[in-house]
Amino acid sequence: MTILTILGGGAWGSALANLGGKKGSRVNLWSRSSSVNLESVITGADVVVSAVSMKGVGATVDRLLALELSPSTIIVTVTKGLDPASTRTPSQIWQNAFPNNSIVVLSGPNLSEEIQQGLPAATVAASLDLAAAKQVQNIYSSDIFRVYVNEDPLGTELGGTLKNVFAIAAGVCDGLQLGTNAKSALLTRALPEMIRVGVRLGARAETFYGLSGLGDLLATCNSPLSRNYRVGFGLAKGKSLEQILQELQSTAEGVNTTNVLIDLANQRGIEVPVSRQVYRLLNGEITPEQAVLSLMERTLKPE
Ligand SMILES: NC(=O)C1=CN([C@@H]2O[C@H](COP(=O)(O)OP(=O)(O)OC[C@H]3O[C@@H](n4cnc5c(N)ncnc54)[C@H](O)[C@@H]3O)[C@@H](O)[C@H]2O)C=CC1
Ligand SMILES: O=C(CO)COP(=O)(O)O
Repeated sequence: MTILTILGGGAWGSALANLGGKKGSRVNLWSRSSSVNLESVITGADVVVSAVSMKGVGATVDRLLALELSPSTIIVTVTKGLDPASTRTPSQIWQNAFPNNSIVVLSGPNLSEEIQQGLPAATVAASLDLAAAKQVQNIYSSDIFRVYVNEDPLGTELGGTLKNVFAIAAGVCDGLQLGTNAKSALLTRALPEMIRVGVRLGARAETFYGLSGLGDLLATCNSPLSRNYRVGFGLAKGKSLEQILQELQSTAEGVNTTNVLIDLANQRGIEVPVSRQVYRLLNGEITPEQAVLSLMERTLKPE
């Protein structure tokens, strides 16, 4: 029997524990506030899933480094964020800390509340070690969760991470009631922006047309279940960012991701017009209405 240890008992960690149990794995769920001893659930684990938010990745990596993690244990990361200090992705951080372990990224259009209700969903397990990705595919595939594999972990991870920036923009769009034409234009222009960033960082363009890119963009930008969407919606309704985050009581990774993305774009000269307006809005430099106007009045160009 597969032993599956989930680190992080938040919304997604809990859903992944249930999905793993449904398929017959022996599941351990650990979180920093639980009484479960970390060493006891790491020892002998076939797969360790990191489901902590970006701000917890460094501390979780350090905790595991202090223990004896077998090199045969597959590490799965599901965090959708970027490290502010290094601009690295979670899978890059995990791989750097555990160079002898296979790292798998699990990412797709997976709103945890729908999954907890047993609604059908699909996702991607991506790794440079295809055998490890296939193992994760087998562990998680069920009649409500269909798992595909690919060999572009970075592209798979960046799709899930970058779409949060556009989910904030989509929430603004809906909060201002700008209509279906505007929303379609926003999502369509978001995709090449994600690809531009992803390719510059070493990902494959085609990955962004799949579940972890376009798929997650559509899910998150169209659902009030998305916390990032709710950030944008709240800003459009005149709430302050502080008030929105206080009301959410949960993780909206897009806020930190936008700041890190703009740092990256500035360092590398990547054109990110939509993300830049989200950045200015989040940092109180412009109003939602001014953000829309800035995008409409950009220099005219071919598509
Ligand atoms: N909820 C969802 O629908 C999905 C979430 N994700 C991603 O999964 C990650 C976690 O999201 P949620 O579970 O929804 O967030 P959450 O806010 O419900 O839970 C966050 C988790 O991170 C842990 N954490 C935070 N700081 C920590 C630290 N310093 N040390 C150890 N643990 C720490 C918390 O204890 C908690 O278990 C995020 O990166 C999110 O983007 C990915 C797919 C779906
Ligand atoms: O990543 C998600 C769905 O795939 C969850 O979106 P939020 O983090 O915006 O709630």
